[in-house]
Amino acid sequence: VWIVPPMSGSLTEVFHQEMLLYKLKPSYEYMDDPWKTHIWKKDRDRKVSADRPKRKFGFRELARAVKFSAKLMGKALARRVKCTILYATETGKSERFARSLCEIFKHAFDAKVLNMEEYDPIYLEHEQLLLVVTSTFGNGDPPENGEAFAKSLHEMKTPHNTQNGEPLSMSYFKMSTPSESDDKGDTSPDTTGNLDADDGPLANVHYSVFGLGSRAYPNFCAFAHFVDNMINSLGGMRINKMMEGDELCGQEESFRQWAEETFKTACETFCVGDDSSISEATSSLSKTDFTWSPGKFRLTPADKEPKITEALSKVHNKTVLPCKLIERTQLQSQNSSRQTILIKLDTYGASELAYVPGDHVAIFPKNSPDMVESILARLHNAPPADQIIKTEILQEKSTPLGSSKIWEQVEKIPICSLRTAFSRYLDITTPPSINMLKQLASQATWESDKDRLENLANDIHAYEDWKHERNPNLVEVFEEFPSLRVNPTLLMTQLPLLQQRFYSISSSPKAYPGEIHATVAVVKYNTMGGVGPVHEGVCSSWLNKCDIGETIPCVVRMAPSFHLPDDSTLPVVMVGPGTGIAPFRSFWQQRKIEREMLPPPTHGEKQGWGEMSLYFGCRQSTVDHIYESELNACAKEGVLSQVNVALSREPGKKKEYVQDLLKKNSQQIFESIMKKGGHFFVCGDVGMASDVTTTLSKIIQEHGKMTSEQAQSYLLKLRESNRFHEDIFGVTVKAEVTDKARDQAKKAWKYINSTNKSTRTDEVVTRIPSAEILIQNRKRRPPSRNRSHNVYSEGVPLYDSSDSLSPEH
Ligand SMILES: Cc1cc2nc3c(=O)[nH]c(=O)nc-3n(C[C@H](O)[C@H](O)[C@H](O)COP(=O)(O)O)c2cc1C
Repeated sequence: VWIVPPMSGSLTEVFHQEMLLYKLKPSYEYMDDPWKTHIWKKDRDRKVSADRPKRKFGFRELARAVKFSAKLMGKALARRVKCTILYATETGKSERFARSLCEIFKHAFDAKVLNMEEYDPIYLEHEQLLLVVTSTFGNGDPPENGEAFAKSLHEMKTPHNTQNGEPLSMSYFKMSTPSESDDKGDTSPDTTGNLDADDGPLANVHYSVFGLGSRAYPNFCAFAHFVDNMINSLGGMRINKMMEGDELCGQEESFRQWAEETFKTACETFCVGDDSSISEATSSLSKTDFTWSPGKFRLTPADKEPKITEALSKVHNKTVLPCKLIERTQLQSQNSSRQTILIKLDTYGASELAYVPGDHVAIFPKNSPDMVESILARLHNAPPADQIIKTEILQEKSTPLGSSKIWEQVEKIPICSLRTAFSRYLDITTPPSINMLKQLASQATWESDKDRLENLANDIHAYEDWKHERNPNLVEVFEEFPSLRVNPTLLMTQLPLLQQRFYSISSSPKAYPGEIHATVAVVKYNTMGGVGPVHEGVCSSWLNKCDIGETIPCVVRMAPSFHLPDDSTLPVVMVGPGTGIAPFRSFWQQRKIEREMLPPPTHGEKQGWGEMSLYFGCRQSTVDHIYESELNACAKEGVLSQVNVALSREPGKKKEYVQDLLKKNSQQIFESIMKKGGHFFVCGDVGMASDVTTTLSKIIQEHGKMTSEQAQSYLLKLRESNRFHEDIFGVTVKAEVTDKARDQAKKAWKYINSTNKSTRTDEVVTRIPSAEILIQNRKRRPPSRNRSHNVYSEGVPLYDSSDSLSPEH
């Protein structure tokens, strides 16, 4: 090639550069559009003369080609292996995980996600690939929407052992769940499956289970283990070992790991997908459809917003009804450093809010207005805070004729103002997730803020430590990173939903028709082991401050395993320190009104009302002995045969806890429960419940002349026959226990990571004891103020009321 200056070629110097053109073969070439050049079979034999004009393709031909390829695609998709993903959740995390899992599996399978409640177990036998993602609640129980599925599995396993429509004892979850993973320390994927797979109704089902839970609970991931064991014993073939995700440490990371492994093994098992599709699929874990990016979401003005209860019903997929706050009473003395309130709600006679003593009420709270204001102040390019808006997503819709982009409403957030969204629908108090931090990094204008946010988001250990130490809410994150100015659509679409808080109902429907009472401890604590900023419980502080007459959105949740026995001649022992007394108020009110209205019961040879004895615990008789006058009146009338109060900080008296009183009255308890076939109820935090169970086991050993193993199996039988009832609150144990549990969780998680990824860790890993052992082994420290607090978690401390339940009464 000669390069000649453009002007005066003869006067100026001439430059030239030789160039060579190589054409390397084989090579990829652009192809002519096939619909323009393709010759249909029938035309092939015809001689196409060179001078014949090129055939033009009209709409008919194009449509034919599109139809043909759509049919081919349809056939290919129909041949895909079906994959059913079932989830059960209480606060929504398992559902989120299940949906991300579906995004991965869609790359090679015909995957769909279903809530366990919507799934008909009749189809189980016909599943090819079944994946289960579930949390555990209560004390080793399934989430509410997993209960029916659990029963179906149990019935499949032991068809003759169901109790004619009677609720089955939930204890079988615990019994069938020897937390194997803790014992073996073996975390490698189990692809061996079930060796007895040939016999069993689920012999053709390949499956794997992921459990969400918290190591701070004795029955860690018990329900997930139950599902895993049940499917396995019904013949199911495990394609990957069940994995646990601990909310105290690395839950998301564990899920990612399990999801990747499970996808790989599933592809191998069914001979689908290749390496590139596997890596493409797993990378979709971090960018699901609803991940935020600028321009993907928008806020548009809207006319009318739905009522809060209607919107909440839609968002949470349950019927949320309005109640009215009619009364609030402070139950502790004015000198107390803590507050417990009794709230009375008017249900407007709604039949959906009918309940039985022992049931729970779920309250949908409102965030603190000050926090909402601070968040609104940090939004960038936001519409006015009170303007009604609709949140929309730009969705790519593919049709047989191609794809097009349209704006669709994001169903997660109802039409409302930004202020309402942050007050009523979005969770602004739970520490942001790793993904959220990544996205927030893009909104920081200072490099230093951006770098730190990215570092936190990329270093899982630094993130976990930061989250655990500060438990930061969104406002504190904004304070820590002052340059953050956030696009409102990022928060609207990425923040988790504000969840309901459950309280044990404290009234009898017979004594107070049309009313629901709840006993609520007002949660307030300092983060960072007592030296950080004050955090308040969302629901309890709202209930403590809102006006009388305010609408409180509610749902009643049945707790069939915590109901009084049908046979009222049987003795009942109730143990409930602090706000653990809540459900027992509904019991004594019910008994009082029944005694007034009904003749004394008879059951076989037994006659008369069974004894009801209460074990209550608090700090000081003059400070936090809640419901004292009501209890005294009931004792006087004979409604309660005994009221035993343990005082842990009474001046001039030895510390006493409910367990000590149980020991003192051990002979009597043995008579009531073992001899007379009575029922034992415990309500309170997990640490106390665990101590009480140990005490009861010792009483059985001592008075029943049994070995420790015999006493344990007797306790199991009590649970089985629905005579040992527990209503366990969210983790509220002292910081020391939570810290210990978390340290163990951290070790477990590091260990799992190290074995799976074959990386060396310098940390000496000890075998992980279960939380129960941790709790049993803990040494009581001298009481320290402000140290008890709710569990740190990405999830919510569901029971706001738990603060006062620490064993430090
Ligand atoms: C009241 C309450 C009880 C709980 N009980 C248990 C339990 O017994 N075992 C366990 O492993 N986790 C327990 N957890 C922890 C939850 O399983 C954990 O928060 C999980 O991440 C929630 O997932 P979800 O949003 O899908 O329901 C409990 C949490 C709360 C608030």
